[in-house]
Amino acid sequence: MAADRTDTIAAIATPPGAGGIGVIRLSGPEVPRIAARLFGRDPSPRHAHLARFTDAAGELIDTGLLIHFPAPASFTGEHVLELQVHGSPALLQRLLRELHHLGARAARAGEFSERAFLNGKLDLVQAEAIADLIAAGSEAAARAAQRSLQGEFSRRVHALVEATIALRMRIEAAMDFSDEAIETLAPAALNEAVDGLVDRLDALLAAACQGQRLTDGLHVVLLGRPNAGKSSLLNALAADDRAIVTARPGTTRDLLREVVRVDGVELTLVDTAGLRDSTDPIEQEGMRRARAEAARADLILSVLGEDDAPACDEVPPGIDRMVIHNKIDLSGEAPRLQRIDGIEHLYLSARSGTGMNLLRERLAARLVPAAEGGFSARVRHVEALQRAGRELREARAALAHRDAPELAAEHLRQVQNALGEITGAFGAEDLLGRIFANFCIGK
Ligand SMILES: Nc1nc2c(c(=O)[nH]1)N(C=O)[C@@H](CNc1ccc(C(=O)N[C@@H](CCC(=O)O)C(=O)O)cc1)CN2
Ligand SMILES: Nc1nc2c(ncn2[C@@H]2O[C@H](COP(=O)(O)OP(=O)(O)OP(=O)(O)O)[C@@H](O)[C@H]2O)c(=O)[nH]1
Ligand SMILES: [Mg+2]
Repeated sequence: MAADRTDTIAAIATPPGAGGIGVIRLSGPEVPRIAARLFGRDPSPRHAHLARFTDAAGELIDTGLLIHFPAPASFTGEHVLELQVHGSPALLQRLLRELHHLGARAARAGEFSERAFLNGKLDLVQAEAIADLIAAGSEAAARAAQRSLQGEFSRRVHALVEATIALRMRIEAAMDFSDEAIETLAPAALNEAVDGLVDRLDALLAAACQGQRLTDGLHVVLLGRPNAGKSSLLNALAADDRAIVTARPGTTRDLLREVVRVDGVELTLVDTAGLRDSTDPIEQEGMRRARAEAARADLILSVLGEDDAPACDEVPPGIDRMVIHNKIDLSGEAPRLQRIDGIEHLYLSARSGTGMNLLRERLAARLVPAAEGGFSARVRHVEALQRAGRELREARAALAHRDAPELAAEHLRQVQNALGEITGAFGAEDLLGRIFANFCIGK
């Protein structure tokens, strides 16, 4: 991978399709030569020049702007060239072909960001934040990605790495006085320091989980008895007639996923088959899928019809839930929110729409408080933080036994490695390959 960095890469940076302007970006050592060929002389650094782009035969392809960002003061840290022309896909392809003749090769997905990372312009979290910013499905997600891009998340990871190193140094210093190790460790102060670190790591993990949900969208599963009104609720939230609704219990069999945006946050809503005793194999399979989906939900909406009893037993433990008392139009009750044992109960009608705004507000509230000052994160980050947390607890246990300071130090080294993987300070090349391959071309 690193060997490729002597190549000069080129790609269309603007989205596919026609647009007012289309941008082609190049990066690599051949850029000064290519720029001089295109422009007829050396362009001034970081200056927008009007240029005539012609093919090998001298025929005009387009008149556009050319900007050279000399290395290392560029997005990638290499020589970068931007060509801004009319946004015609055919024209852009023709210009790109010309650039290939001049010695640039087609960039792979994420290769510009990858080079920016390899040249130390960005860490891995920031590079991923660029992709998340581009893909953000809501303003809240875009804000969170921007905060990660600005280094909010990375700074907190670094602070934990520093604290872990400091702790390890104290333990290792004590170990050097091998015989007196146990005395020198001053257990009370050390345990306090480890406890403090555990708290900080847990806080960062919680923030990263929120960030990951905001990035990926909250995964919300509708669960309940047949006829409770799950499909009606999905249709009401999607403001679209997506799911089949009938008066016959057992209408929904398959899972139906719908991405809906509620107050600026994105949710993936999943409608499921109603749960009941049934011998119908199709319905049984539907219920199996419903339960499997519920087991990996961020939030379950337990939907109750007119006289359904709350089916708490159907909700997998450890998963957030909200209880929806549907069909209040039949009983004439007022729409309202009630907290019972810390669980939100909402009274509404999917059919008439009363109380639906309250539901939207409560759904958005699940994400928005964390979004204030929150940052974007990915499953990869959450997993690394969880691993760091496990190693840190192992270190604490080793210290508690007071007979294994070198074991504690080793666990702390693993904490450091797990944290280092997040920002890319520590890690394998195949990890990089996997991360950048999911970017779009031109980024
Ligand atoms: N036309 C265009 N717009 C764009 C980009 C781009 O590449 N081209 N970007 C691409 O993602 C983003 C802007 N990101 C950029 C980040 C750094 C540098 C840059 O030249 N950095 C130098 C100089 C810094 C300075 O002068 O303050 C450096 O880091 O050394 C340029 C763009 C969004 N808009
Ligand atoms: N009066 C009233 N009827 C509703 C309301 N919501 C749903 N219904 C009716 O209840 C029946 C069942 O609604 P569905 O949305 O299909 O229920 P479901 O939970 O998806 O049912 P299954 O797919 O069978 O599990 C339909 O006749 C709906 O019109 C409501 O708020 N008020
Ligand atoms: Mg249904």
